[in-house]
Amino acid sequence: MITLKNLHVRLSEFFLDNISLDISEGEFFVLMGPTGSGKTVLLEAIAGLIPVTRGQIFIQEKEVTGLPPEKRGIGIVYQDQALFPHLTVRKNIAYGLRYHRISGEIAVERIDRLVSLLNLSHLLDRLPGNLSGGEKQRVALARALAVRPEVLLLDEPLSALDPNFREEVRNALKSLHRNTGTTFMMVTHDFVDALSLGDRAAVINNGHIEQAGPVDDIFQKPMSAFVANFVGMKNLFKARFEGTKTSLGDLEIELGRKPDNGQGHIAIRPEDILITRDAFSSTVRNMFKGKVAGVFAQGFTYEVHIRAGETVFKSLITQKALSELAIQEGEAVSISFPARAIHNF
Ligand SMILES: Nc1ncnc2c1ncn2[C@@H]1O[C@H](COP(=O)(O)OP(=O)(O)OP(=O)(O)O)[C@@H](O)[C@H]1O
Repeated sequence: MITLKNLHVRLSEFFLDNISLDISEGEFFVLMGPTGSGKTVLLEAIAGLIPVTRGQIFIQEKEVTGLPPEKRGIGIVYQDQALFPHLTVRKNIAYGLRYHRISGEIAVERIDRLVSLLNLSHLLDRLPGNLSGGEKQRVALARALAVRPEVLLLDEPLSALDPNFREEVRNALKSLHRNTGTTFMMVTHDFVDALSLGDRAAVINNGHIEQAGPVDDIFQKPMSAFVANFVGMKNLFKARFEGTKTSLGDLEIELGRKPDNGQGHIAIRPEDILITRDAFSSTVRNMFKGKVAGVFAQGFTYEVHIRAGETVFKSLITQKALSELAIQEGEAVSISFPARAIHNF
């Protein structure tokens, strides 16, 4: 549906480098990456708002690389809604239809369907100025979809919303995607958005794609240290593999499988590392004695650093677990993690 072949974009100092992607019809594709990595540039190159230096863009097997934005069959929604302030909600939604010469019954039917999908009927005669952030964003989605684009590009559509409205618009996106069959490509920083909405995703790093695949694979089977770190695997160590084992200093770690490569990295999510006061015997877990090196509050959870041998492990625990363990810096504890929580690449 969207095919990018060896796409290069140059913007003074910044390059998008050899981007190739295949996004299927009706897919919800998520684009992630650190700030400044090129997510918006890629979206705008697909939309035709930024020229490409090399490579090709296809939409529905038709090459659109040289076409102006309005001829590409693409809608785009940004984080800041940008509704027309002097037009009612109804007129905002209908805005693009006149340009596409769609009027009469067809126009009314289309608008009614979107209004009902997005639950906007009570807002139709209001002006954007007195709508909530979530309502404005739902109107922006209806406006973008009224012209029936083949592809809807979304640039962080939830990031400017306060948490109450995020859920509302996230649900609206889910229902729109399910009910319209439109292909969605969304930039987001938020892992909850990616995991709850995305079918597949790509992680972009400094203008190139580090990994693309099913969203669960990106989070569970990162293929590089960059992606592991990006998706929050805070325990990331260089490793040399010997059979099914690897060593971190004087700690011997059992992976439960034999890696294909002789050396690489291991990564463990902090939530997979269990802290206990005392060691217990377990045949299925790696268990090490260590000392608490620091306790850091992170909203409702705590990151606890434990030094075992020469290695500092990071574990994420709830406030309840922390108060039950009653641990403080310098105290002796044990940590453990199952072989299946260790990712190697
Ligand atoms: N018109 C432009 N001219 C020159 N450089 C630009 C232009 N637009 C963007 N850039 C640069 O391209 C790089 C990528 O920007 P982009 O907005 O795509 O990042 P992003 O991944 O979307 O980041 P964020 O998550 O912060 O929105 C940045 O270094 C930015 O400064």
